[in-house]
Amino acid sequence: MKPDRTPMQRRPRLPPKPRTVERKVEQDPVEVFCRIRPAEIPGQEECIAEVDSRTVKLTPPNSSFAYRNGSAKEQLYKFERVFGPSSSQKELFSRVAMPLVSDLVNGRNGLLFAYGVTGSGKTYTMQGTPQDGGIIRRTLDVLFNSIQDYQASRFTFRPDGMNGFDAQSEVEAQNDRRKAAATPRLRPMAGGRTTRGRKDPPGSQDSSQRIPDTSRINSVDEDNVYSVFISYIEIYNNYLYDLLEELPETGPSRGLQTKIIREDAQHNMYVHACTEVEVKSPEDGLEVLYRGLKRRKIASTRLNCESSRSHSIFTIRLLQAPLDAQGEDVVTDKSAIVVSQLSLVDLAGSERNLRTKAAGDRIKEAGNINNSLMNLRICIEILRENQETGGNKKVPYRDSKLTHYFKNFFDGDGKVRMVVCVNPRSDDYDETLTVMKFAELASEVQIQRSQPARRDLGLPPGRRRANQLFKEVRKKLEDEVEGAGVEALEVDLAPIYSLAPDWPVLTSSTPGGLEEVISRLKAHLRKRLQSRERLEKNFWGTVAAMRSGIAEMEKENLVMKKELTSMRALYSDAMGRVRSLENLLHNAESANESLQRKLEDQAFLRDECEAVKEERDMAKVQSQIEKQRMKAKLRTKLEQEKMKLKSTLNTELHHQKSKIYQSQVKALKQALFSDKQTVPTAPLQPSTTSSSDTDLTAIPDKTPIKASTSDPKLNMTPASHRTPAVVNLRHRRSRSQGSDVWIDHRPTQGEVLPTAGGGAQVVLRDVEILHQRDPLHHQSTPNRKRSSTEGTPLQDRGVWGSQKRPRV
Ligand SMILES: Nc1ncnc2c1ncn2[C@@H]1O[C@H](COP(=O)(O)OP(=O)(O)OP(=O)(O)O)[C@@H](O)[C@H]1O
Repeated sequence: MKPDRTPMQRRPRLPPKPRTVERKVEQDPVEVFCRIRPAEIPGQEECIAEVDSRTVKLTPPNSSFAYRNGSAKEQLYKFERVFGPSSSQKELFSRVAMPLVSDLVNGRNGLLFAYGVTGSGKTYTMQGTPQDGGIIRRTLDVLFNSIQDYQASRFTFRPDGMNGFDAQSEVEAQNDRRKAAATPRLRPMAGGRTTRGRKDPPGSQDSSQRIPDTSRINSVDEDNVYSVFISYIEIYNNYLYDLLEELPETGPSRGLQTKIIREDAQHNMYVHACTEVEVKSPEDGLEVLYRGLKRRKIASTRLNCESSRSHSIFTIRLLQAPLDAQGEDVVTDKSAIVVSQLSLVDLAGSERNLRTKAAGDRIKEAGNINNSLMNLRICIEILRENQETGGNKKVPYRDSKLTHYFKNFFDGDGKVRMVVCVNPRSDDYDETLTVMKFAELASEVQIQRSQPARRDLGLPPGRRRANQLFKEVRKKLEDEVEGAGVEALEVDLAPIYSLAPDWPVLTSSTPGGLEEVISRLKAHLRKRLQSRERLEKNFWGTVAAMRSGIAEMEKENLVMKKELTSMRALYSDAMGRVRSLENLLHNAESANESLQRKLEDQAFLRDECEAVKEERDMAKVQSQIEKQRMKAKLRTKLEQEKMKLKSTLNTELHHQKSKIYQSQVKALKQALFSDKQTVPTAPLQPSTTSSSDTDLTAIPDKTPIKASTSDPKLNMTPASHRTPAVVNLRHRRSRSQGSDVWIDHRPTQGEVLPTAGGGAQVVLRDVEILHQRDPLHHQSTPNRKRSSTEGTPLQDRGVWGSQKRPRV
């Protein structure tokens, strides 16, 4: 059976490429503002004065270092704007931060630092009080005032964990909301590290005293939806902490974990795994701020009872995505989302340990604070130098967390502003001078500004409003006309034409009389005529555009038709090829199948052969074992037979010998008793000795044989009393046992016998020669030497053999 084939997919027509707005590179200087805080003690000696709205004058006091080393002179410093001691929070916000909020709403990034000596009013400027909010509070107010009516529902946007966001449909967002409501809340307020003894930030308990900022940004795109996400980070001793990190409700608190900076796909720096809280109102935002503030590291120093010991970064990220063509749902295409951010940074104050009388942790903190501020200064300096000289010196952003995190801003990804806070008291002069120099330096740095990359999706403007109007009308119809069948009505976003407002109601009693009526009617009519002309023009313009559009479409249609015909031809061609390929495939598959079968058969045969071979090998081994066993058995049997034969022979030999011995003894006795003078010529006795391998037993008769009673040398002892002579070629003589008679040995070769092992055995005969003296003739010469020819051999004494065996 042929496999099912997926029908050829029709290529959908590609949507027209989105027209992206050209990115225009602009340059902005780092805008530096100065804020002089009011004197702490009225009438105190001051070293700084506001000359005009852009200039301050620094006068070295007598106590200053510069005064003492003779370099003291009055100096003027220029700023974008100087805010004197009497300037309000609102004033500062409107001039400094409002443009950044506007940029934020328009999709641009912004960074605002508060920089200055400890106790100079940075935190005050950034946060302010509930009654007189600082930059953060007012930013939240203005932002929500501006986007309030266009907010996306919660969970429409979700952080993707890599510094980006995903947009989801209303149904998905609803599901997430339900899940979030069912999830038990973690411990957001408690912080393991710094909350002990920390009092609640002002306004966190009682929001009734809060005076919100009522300003708003008017350039909000009504056809977008917006969402606000907040993160709050602290850089303490050059470590990053997430002040909004949620800690487990139960169990021991492990405190805040240090975070790391990462780079996203667009090379933007971000804090990895940092909490971003979605907020829907300024109150939500403030709650998040308070939550972070409770964890922020502060301490009481000699110069500030609530001195910030860390740099804090409050970041607002605004997400905007367009509504679809119906003005109803958000476009969930990730690339249509525009993310802009505004980071509000309250830097820790630079300070000298000598003045603050710091000790222990405070010294370490101060060291880290000063180091990171110094690195910020170095980076700014190198940036300026590069810009001035056109050089490319490496900017050491990575040397501190602060500059590393804001690298993108300095590299040209948003506007950078700085508020330099100064305390006019003369004690601060030396440090204020350093701050002023840094401010001057920073204001000379130019930062490239990029435009937000918005995608033009070609959607009609005003669709949200139209959708709202449509819904209102439909509701009205539903309420007023029964059975109007409005459910099926769909919003039509075609433009609504109108000649002018309704005719004015004019009567003859109108003040001014008939002339006035006529002139007003004329004016209205003129307006209508103008409108008509405009509409007509518009209409004909539209008609012309439509016609040219239709003509274009016709052309396109023709081209498409041609393309379709050629595509059809290509398609049928391709189908033909597909069919032939299918045939080939089918053939190949059947060939493959038969080969497979053959292969299986062969494999089966091979297995069988292997089994047979195995059996044979087994049998062979078995027979070999059997053979060896038989061999061993036969050898044993042979040995047994040999032994048996030997013992039989021995017995027989013994029997024969005793017989001979008996008869000889008998004959000898007879001879002795019959004739005492007769010397026996026959051998006196049979040899009772034997070679060691014949193992002949001794003759049991132990009666000594006496050749002559008078000559003891003639006395003969039975062979059994002698040790069997060893056939040893080295010993040619041996002494006869029990007598003083020497016997000579002469080995001679005997027979060659076949051995049981298949070899041959040479039998050597040992001839013993006994020399005797005639006792009658030799009595006078007892010491005469024996000659080799004397005497006769008594008998063969034994055999010595060698055996050759073939190797197995
Ligand atoms: N412009 C101002 N108007 C009124 N009070 C101010 C102003 N600036 C600062 N203060 C007050 O001065 C005190 C110290 O200010 P603040 O804590 O803001 O200083 P800081 O620069 O943040 O110090 P540190 O660097 O040590 O944190 C606070 O009590 C604050 O209310």
